[in-house]
Amino acid sequence: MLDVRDLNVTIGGHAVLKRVSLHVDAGERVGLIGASGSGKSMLVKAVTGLLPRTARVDGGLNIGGKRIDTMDDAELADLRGRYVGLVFQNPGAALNPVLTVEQQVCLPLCLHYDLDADERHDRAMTMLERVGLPPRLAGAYPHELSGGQQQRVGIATALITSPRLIIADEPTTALDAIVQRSIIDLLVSLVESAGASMLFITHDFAVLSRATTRCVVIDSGRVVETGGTEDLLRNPGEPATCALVRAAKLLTLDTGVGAGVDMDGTARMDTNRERQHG
Ligand SMILES: Nc1ncnc2c1ncn2[C@@H]1O[C@H](COP(=O)(O)OP(=O)(O)OP(=O)(O)O)[C@@H](O)[C@H]1O
Repeated sequence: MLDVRDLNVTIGGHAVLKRVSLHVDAGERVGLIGASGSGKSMLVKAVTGLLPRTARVDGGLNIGGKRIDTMDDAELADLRGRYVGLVFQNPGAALNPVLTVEQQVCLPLCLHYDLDADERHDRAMTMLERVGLPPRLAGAYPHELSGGQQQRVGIATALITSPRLIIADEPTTALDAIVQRSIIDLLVSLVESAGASMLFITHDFAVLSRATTRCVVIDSGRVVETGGTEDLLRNPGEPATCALVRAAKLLTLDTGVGAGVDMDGTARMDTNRERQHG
């Protein structure tokens, strides 16, 4: 579904991704976790063809068996519109302020499919129902919605074309804890019922454990650890993973979270887990 091999990205002489490899198989939900500035957004931009034109890129980048690095702008736009659904961090900024909810959700259909207005309307209303928005909000503008409702519109817009891969880039960071939970659960259930795959980007292990089964830890542009999400959460190995687990532990006050890491971020001994070091 998504295959990144030995990816190097350099911008203005600064290496922002260094030999990054990760894959997301069909039907899999994988997390990419790292602290601020570790390179998460750069990876999302690389796999969606949105890097600055000055970026130097080498390595393998495949989605659905197709190489991304050789695609022209039209092919990339088509890939993003049909095959990949993108959910962004700040729905208030990601939504177009002058489009109604229905117009917003219909946009990918207008751009990438030849459907008549009735069919687009029917699909949009079905999608709104699936993301838990009442039909009366179809004519509302983004500023008339709560943050959680705005992100539901973002998810509906990302999923309206039935993409095979969802890339969710910190989709709940701007939301409060209770809304975060319902948005994650909604995304997971929609991705599962569609049989799609998901790459979920976050800096928060507590969020990741709800959304994914496997994860990749990135630090200073390098993959430093990969493994089962619950496994890494309980028994982190690398210092960068320990720091992220410790942060989740401090925030959630959940005694089950981060049981394998002391409050100073030191990992406890664990020999039962396979780790891959990058
Ligand atoms: N346009 C750019 N030109 C050059 N360097 C950049 C550019 N955008 C980001 N960077 C650098 O690339 C590195 C990775 O940044 P990136 O935005 O991918 O981090 P991130 O993990 O997504 O952080 P955050 O969680 O804060 O969004 C950082 O060192 C950043 O300064």
